[in-house]
Amino acid sequence: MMKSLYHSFSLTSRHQILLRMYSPSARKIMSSSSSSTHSPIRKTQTTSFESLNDYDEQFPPLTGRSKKKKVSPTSEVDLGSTNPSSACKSSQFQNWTRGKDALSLQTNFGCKNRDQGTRRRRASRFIDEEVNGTTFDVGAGTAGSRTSVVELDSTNPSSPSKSSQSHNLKIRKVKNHRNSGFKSRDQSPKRTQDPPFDICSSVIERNDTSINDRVLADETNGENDEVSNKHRVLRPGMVLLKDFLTHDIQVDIVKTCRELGVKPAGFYQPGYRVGSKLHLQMMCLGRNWDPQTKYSKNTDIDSKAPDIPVAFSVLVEEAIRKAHALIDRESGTEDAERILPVMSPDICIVNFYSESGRLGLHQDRDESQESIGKGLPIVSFSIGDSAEFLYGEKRDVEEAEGVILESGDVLIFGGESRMMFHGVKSIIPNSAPMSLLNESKLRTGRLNLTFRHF
Ligand SMILES: O=C(O)CCC(=O)C(=O)O
Ligand SMILES: [Fe+2]
Repeated sequence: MMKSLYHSFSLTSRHQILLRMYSPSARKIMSSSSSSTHSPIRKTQTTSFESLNDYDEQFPPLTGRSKKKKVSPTSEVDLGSTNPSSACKSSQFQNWTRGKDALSLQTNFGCKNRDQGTRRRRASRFIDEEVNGTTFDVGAGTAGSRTSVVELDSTNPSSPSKSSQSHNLKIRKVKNHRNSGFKSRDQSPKRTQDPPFDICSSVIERNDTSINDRVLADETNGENDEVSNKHRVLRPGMVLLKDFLTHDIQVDIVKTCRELGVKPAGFYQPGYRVGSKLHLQMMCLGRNWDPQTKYSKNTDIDSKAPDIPVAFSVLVEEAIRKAHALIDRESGTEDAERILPVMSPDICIVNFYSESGRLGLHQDRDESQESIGKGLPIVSFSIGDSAEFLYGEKRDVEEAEGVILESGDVLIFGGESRMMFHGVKSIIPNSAPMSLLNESKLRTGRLNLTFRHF
């Protein structure tokens, strides 16, 4: 899907002060990041666990209310400026992270406190993330076993909470492991989570009407010919279709993703061999992708991703047609396909963000050169809680534009916007339509599907 910049993101001064306080080794990162420029594409660096990975978020977690940033359409959203004095209450954690190993420990494993949705958790997460700028939360997770790396991190809210005693034991284990200089040939971060993450909170029945029926019915009922005034061209090649996915279709998408997602090839928390994990759960359709191996691990029959459901592809093509109608209407020409090429998806990356989920600014640039060269669009469906989505020319949060993606929205970016930096700064709690949650049983959080053509 995407590679992005490793060292070229900018640390805020607050990040830098905290980094300096907590880890001598962090200074290396600070100096390299402050001297770097925002050139569009840089070589990836994966050898050092001190380096920052693709998708590491540049955003402080959402706790404070001091800084506002313009977002469109009209809503103003807190961009998560935080109060350091409200930071981590866990002395246990601080003891473990104040030492000189702090940064390496944190980048090597993460624990997440899964008492969802509480202010306390958000406050305690502040220092954790400020320390290394990547990912680290205190709390319990599922101890992974399929790979040789001891995995303590899980964004699986269903993971049971463990006592602080057991955190300590696990942390020691990882510390020893790291200090032993152990190196495994297979440190694939994939599938350390067993069983797969369930995006729904209880088992759901499928309706009589399948998503195929609904999509076809919508296609033939004529209402798709109109271009809603809510839809917007955000930049050349970038279109936001508000409310494009009806309630029923959203429910069906959730159910379909849930069914696929609890199977062995389903949702897991992706990450790097050495380093941080993404703050989301992910499943691939059509073709596998992960942040470490990109699209390269697709030969193994066991790891074959499920096919993209036909109804999903129909929706994508319909969304692009709608975007064309909007572009033509706004430009007064019939040039839309040149500005936003048509695309038939063969990959879908499904992300589930819990309330604390996020995704750093990145480019989607692991698809083929041909696909990227033609500007074949990324088509993104949002379902569940709203997201504060940032986008811009550079991997720079300060300069990025923001837009709120709500349940049912479809965002398309192709043509000259194809290589735009983008990311999810935060999930807006309790913003999902209640009817969707009731009917689909989707967990608190946001489901996102990004369709691409390899
Ligand atoms: O969740 C989103 O809106 C964006 C996801 C994304 O950028 C990706 O999966 O590459
Ligand atoms: Fe992306």
